[in-house]
Amino acid sequence: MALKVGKFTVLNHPLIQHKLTIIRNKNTGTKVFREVANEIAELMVYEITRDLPLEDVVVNTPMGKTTQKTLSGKKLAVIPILRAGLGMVDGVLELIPAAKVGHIGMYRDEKTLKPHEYFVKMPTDIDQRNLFIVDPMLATGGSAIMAIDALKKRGASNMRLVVLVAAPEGVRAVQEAHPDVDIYAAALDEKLNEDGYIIPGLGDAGDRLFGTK
Ligand SMILES: O=c1ccn([C@@H]2O[C@H](COP(=O)(O)O)[C@@H](O)[C@H]2O)c(=O)[nH]1
Ligand SMILES: O=P(O)(O)OP(=O)(O)O
Ligand SMILES: [Mg+2]
Repeated sequence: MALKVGKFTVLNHPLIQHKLTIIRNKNTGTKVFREVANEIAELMVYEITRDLPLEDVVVNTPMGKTTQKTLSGKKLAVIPILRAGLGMVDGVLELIPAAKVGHIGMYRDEKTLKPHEYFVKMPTDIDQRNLFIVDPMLATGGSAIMAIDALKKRGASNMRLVVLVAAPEGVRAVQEAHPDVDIYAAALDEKLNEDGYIIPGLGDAGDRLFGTK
């Protein structure tokens, strides 16, 4: 019997590639980095939500009555992995303003590269929502795996992971740990270095977003 492996999709729309190149550049400052990271997140969510269910609704135009389509009220939520994931939230909310937002705070131990969870605050009905977990970087995959564990523990069952830059190591690790979770990235990079940073990547996304370091 074949084992299900989560889908991994690179969303390589020309605008996404162009904007990603801007934030990879080490000379791009905090202000532009923030703006463009959110723009990429917005474009990615536009692509990913093509399968949102629609239903018929009757609407009165100035010319008369017509039956048209509307979103079928699917409940959505965006879940940033702090801090860096915060840099994608506004972009997602630009397109899905009614989405709830749940936060998972996590930092990576610089030596072991293991994630440490320090904060979780979720909407109460997380188990009924379709979730977009956002983090700019999927490196070893440890943070994403722990975040998905935390969400499943709270009853969530329908989630997608949306990252800007993925490393092959992280994609494999998430697919192995959570084969039910599809992953979307703006780019699949070459590898991780010995410090767990993605090569060529864009550096530490949290530091670049918030001007720390
Ligand atoms: O090049 C990188 C690699 C990682 N990060 C930060 O680490 C986590 C993800 O790392 P995992 O090893 O996948 O747990 C991510 O949240 C980033 O904040 C980075 O910024 N740049
Ligand atoms: O994963 P980290 O340690 O880089 O955390 P942050 O997103 O706060 O920079
Ligand atoms: Mg960081």
